[in-house]
Amino acid sequence: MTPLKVVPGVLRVASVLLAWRLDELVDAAHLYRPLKLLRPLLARSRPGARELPRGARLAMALTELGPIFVKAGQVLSTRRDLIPADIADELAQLQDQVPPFPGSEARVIVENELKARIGRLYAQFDETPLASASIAQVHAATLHDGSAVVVKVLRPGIEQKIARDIALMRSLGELAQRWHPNADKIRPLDVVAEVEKMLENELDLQREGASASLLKRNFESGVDLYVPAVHWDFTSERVLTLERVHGVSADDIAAIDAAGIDRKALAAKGVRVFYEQVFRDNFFHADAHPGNIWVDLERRAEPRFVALDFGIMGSLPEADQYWLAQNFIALFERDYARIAQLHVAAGWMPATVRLDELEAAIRTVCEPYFTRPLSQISLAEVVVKLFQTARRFELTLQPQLILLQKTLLNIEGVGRMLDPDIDIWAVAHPVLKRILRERYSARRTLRAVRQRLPEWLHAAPQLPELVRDALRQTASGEQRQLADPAQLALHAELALRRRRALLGGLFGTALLGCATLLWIAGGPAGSDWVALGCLAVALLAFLTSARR
Ligand SMILES: Nc1ncnc2c1ncn2[C@@H]1O[C@H](COP(=O)(O)OP(=O)(O)OP(=O)(O)O)[C@@H](O)[C@H]1O
Repeated sequence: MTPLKVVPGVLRVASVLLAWRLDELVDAAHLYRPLKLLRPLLARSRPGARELPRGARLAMALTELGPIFVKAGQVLSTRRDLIPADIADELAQLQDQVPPFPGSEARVIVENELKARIGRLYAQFDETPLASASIAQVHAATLHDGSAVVVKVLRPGIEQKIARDIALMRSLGELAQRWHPNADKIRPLDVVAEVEKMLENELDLQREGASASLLKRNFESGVDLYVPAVHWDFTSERVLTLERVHGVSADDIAAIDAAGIDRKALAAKGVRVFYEQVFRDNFFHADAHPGNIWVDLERRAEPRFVALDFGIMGSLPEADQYWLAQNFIALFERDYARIAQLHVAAGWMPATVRLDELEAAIRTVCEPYFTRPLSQISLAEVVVKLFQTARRFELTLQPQLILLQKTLLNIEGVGRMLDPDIDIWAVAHPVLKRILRERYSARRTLRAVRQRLPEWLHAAPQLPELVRDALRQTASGEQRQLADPAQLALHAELALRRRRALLGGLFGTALLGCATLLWIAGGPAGSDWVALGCLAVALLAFLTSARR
């Protein structure tokens, strides 16, 4: 957007902020200060603004600015490592407040997208929406085979609206980045990029359908978590047809009690389902507020959750997932030294960080929590504090970790609502240990080795050439860099050791391959012992080369 084009938008935002008495925000960005001169021209402050706390005033201002700003507020509410808790709490309550669009328009969009008349697609299509939000609205329908479904339809013109508001937000972000005294900490442009990414994902309903399908496969039995099926023949980028499910919002305690469901068991199940999504499947629902997590009232004896809205899903890079799980275990065991080591080993912190200082900082954050009864400890709160500490040590938080932190807060919130006495630690610790035991078991590792074996065998004949080329490159690079004879001698010695270490490693790998082959293929009596022998020599070779 050209600078001139954004002026009206910037003025509108500034005047709404001023009307909600958010002068401190306007002050903070020096450039806006002259805009305070506008105050006499503005209508007076919004009624009641003075009495509201600052978080509530900001939430009201964002609501007035429109749904895309509301989304931005929701994203900001998850950055508890950046913004004060009182503001985060208020922003987390933000809800879309947009009127529904006419059902006849929804019908036209469906017909255009699915290239057929509505009557051919559905036996019945209810033009009165079931629910309406800022990006899409949901209509009830019935397929010709009699299945009850819901049809989610994107709002008309939503893409353009989002593009316009995001451009405005980016301009505001650039101003804030330049002028806000805490710009380095808050990194407003990163927040805008995060909002943009989130909206981009929510704009593709085909992607949402694919996420629902994957989650359904991960919880195939549907005993603990039920996920509606996707009707792919009636789905496109702008229309999603899902099996219609029934239940009540997870915070509808009265209805859950009236159905005679054991809330304690349900709460523990919720925590378990969350850990399974994060650490077993590495694919988790990242918008798990009670409105999107329903409880199936039909299942009294074996209560289960029903998931809705798959627009925001999270998954961690595999290595982060492993490190995070280890961090959680260390946290459960109050092993702060290990948490500090894990942060460095995971590459989340520079290796130059002083481990003792990091350990002390982590202890300072966590120890006060352990003076409370276990049932009152919030794991989510501890994680938020840990992230805040980590920022002091220059940890750059990956967006996926932020999603995880948000989900943790949501799940804990739902858990505590269902069972105020829930001891999150007692429930979570054994679940996490079991998942990790299964995930990193010898059998799973062997299965992974077996899967990759053909790939390794295929590459094996090229190995000698690759090693020779690598060694040549290292040697010639070093020779070019060194002129001093003493240094040259030292490097020759180092190169020799490195070469021996590499050869040791190769020898070990070859023996490991033989052992695996013997193990998998089986063979004459005694071949198990030969495999074991190969394994022992391979380990010896690895150890020797590691020492070198
Ligand atoms: N499969 C379904 N079966 C029954 N009702 C559904 C189903 N999917 C969605 N709904 C209804 O539509 C509402 C909105 O759905 P969903 O959350 O997917 O839309 P959304 O546009 O992402 O809304 P929001 O942004 O408010 O979460 C749900 O709260 C629920 O009432």
